[in-house]
Amino acid sequence: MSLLQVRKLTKFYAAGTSGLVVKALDRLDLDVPQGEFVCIMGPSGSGKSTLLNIVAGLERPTSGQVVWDGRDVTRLSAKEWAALRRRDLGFVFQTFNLLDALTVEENVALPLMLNRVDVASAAERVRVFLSELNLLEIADRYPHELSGGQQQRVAVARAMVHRPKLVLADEPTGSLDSASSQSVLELFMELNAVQTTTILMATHDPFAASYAHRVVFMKDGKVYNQLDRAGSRRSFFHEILHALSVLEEAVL
Ligand SMILES: Nc1ncnc2c1ncn2[C@@H]1O[C@H](COP(=O)(O)OP(=O)(O)OP(=O)(O)O)[C@@H](O)[C@H]1O
Repeated sequence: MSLLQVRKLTKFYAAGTSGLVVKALDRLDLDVPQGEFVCIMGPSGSGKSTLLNIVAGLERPTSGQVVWDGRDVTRLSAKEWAALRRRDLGFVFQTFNLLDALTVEENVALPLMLNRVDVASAAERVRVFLSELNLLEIADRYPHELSGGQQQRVAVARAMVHRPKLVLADEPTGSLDSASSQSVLELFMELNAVQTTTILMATHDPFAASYAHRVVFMKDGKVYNQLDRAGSRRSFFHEILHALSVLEEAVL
């Protein structure tokens, strides 16, 4: 069974004071099996962030359904959503969103603290996790003492330390140079394989998308096309570039 089922998801926004309505999502269907690494691509304004925000319960759909692990979560209360997010979700954003006043170790421990893991067990888990991810040597540093790539690796560690069912990543490599992007994507790939954490990542970057198992292309709030990775990452990268050029022609 799919970990995530999105059914006929529609979202309208009122555009300013003009009375105009923007259709950000248009009866979108999407299934994500447990353990899959899925990437969402599409032109600016195609609805990628809106989809992620609704899946995370940060916004309410106008209509349609979001089913998590067999449970319809579309109409949960804010309190129920907060509990679900704390336990089952991890987030990675373009701007790393680490807390400046906390060290790397403390930042990564946060999800465990929020889930009321006792201090000694949390400290042990964080140390082991940071060591596995080769981040132990920066454990005592503060975010401002790290490069962008290091900060994002820490943000990925924080998103995954509590073994959430799903990690949502919105443009996670958008602020990084290519070497740092690669190390962050390799970390995603490793944790997806080792922890079998399901990942849903929105990006404009075909290189980032080539790390996924599947790329879903959106246009005008709908799924326009999909590609499954069958061969090497390099050949997948070229397939993605081709699909993007077709999508661009459809947009122009
Ligand atoms: N809070 C909002 N109020 C009004 N319109 C919004 C709001 N959020 C998004 N939209 C509109 O909904 C549409 C989809 O936006 P969304 O941010 O989901 O697209 P996106 O594919 O993530 O774009 P980008 O790649 O530029 O981040 C756009 O037309 C956007 O202007």
